[in-house]
Amino acid sequence: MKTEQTLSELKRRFPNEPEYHQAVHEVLESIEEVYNQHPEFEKANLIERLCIPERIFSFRVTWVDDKGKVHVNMGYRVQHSNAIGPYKGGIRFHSSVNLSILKFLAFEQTFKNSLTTLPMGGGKGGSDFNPKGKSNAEIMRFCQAFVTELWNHIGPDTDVPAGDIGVGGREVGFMFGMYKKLAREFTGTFTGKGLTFGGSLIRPEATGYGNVYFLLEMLKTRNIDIKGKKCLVSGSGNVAQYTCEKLIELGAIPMTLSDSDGYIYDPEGITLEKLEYVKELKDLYRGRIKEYAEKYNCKFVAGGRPWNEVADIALPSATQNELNGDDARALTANGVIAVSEGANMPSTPEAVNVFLDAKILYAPGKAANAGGVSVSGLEMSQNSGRLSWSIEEVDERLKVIMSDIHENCSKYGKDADGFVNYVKGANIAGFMKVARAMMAQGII
Ligand SMILES: NC(=O)C1=CN([C@@H]2O[C@H](COP(=O)(O)OP(=O)(O)OC[C@H]3O[C@@H](n4cnc5c(N)ncnc54)[C@H](OP(=O)(O)O)[C@@H]3O)[C@@H](O)[C@H]2O)C=CC1
Ligand SMILES: O=C(O)CCC(=O)C(=O)O
Repeated sequence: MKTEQTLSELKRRFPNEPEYHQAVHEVLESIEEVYNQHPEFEKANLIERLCIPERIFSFRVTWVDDKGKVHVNMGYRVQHSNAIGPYKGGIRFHSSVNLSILKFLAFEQTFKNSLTTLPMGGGKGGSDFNPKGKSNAEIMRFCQAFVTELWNHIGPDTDVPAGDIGVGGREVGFMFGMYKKLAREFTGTFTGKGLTFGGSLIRPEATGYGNVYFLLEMLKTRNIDIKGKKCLVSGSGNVAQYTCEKLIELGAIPMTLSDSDGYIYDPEGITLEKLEYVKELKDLYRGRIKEYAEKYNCKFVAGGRPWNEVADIALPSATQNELNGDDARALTANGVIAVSEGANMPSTPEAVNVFLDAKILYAPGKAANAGGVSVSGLEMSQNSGRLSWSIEEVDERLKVIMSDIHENCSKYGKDADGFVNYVKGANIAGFMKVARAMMAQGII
């Protein structure tokens, strides 16, 4: 397998899908050498079978707004790979959603889920529906219309969706409700459900907490204490909020949050009390992060991203390609010691190279943000066993999983000089498990 040749063939067959090409490129570059040590992989054309999703559903979603106007959106589910378990991955509602974005996310999810140590394949879905400014009733009708199209293709042992950007507990509840009615069964077909109907404790917290647990493992390798470290966090949704919560609990100081309008910089640090305000602002009132700056009298940079601020640690937690080469150079020039990704593919390839060249601690999303889907996996186990585990039990399992992922990435990513390239490590470790499963299951 030659990366450039494989990629150019994929680009020819699937043009105009830049995010998908970007994600595939990174993985192929990492695994090329290991892949080529296994002629049986090439004989089975593993690479093409792994890069191209097994199945993609696309459908029209028709719904009616509060004024009676009829709207049409596109809906998708990309079932990328079920080599190691049922397809598993979130649903995204955002106006930018298209097949390129969902194919990149489903591809990444396959390797991420492989890293979790749990038996889950990779998938992702979503819609170009824009939830901003919609009433609760409109969100419910949209979710119901979306699931009416999708329900027949998902199930507890087939494909288990969850949340992602624009999809949280409220939306999962509405989708699960409709699924249950259509399928006439009560099973763990969605994760991220409410606690009263099969949801797992710690699932809302898991991606943010898990990212900080991974960061702690990285810091440990250089004997660095997280206490007192200044942190830049982007986003202000689920992942950003619980990343801040865990940082504060451990004595670190988150200074920034953002949304698509800009970022706030709080020189005194975001406290637990201020974070409660953010949760209410974002999850209840669906407000803008700018309002934080007005309330706490601090800086708001319209249209900006926080990467030019001086800090020790950066945790990008908003969206893909939100941190470019210039941002990465600004961070390293300002002395950043670690970057741990809560979002999926938030750093551009140029930014990733800057971090690797600077030999800082850099964790790619597929490793660092795997805590969310891991606790989803634990929710699936609890659902199928009709069980409910305590906070302590789930949190402990999450810590063990993040530590195992760190160990596995280190094993496959350690360079001759001792530097751990977590990108290489995550990609090779994730790939090898899926590859072995595919080889064992024949040509399908
Ligand atoms: N939820 C989970 O469990 C997991 C999520 N992730 C990833 O983490 C990231 C954040 O997801 P999550 O917190 O769940 O989503 P939320 O919808 O809860 O929050 C998303 C946040 O990112 C901001 N954002 C979204 N798109 C853009 C954009 N184009 N430019 C700037 N800001 C943007 C949003 O601002 P605004 O309100 O203005 O849109 C919001 O603050 C995503 O990359 C997701 O794929 C990864 C693993 C698991
Ligand atoms: O919990 C899940 O199944 C999905 C999480 C997710 O979408 C992700 O890891 O990016």
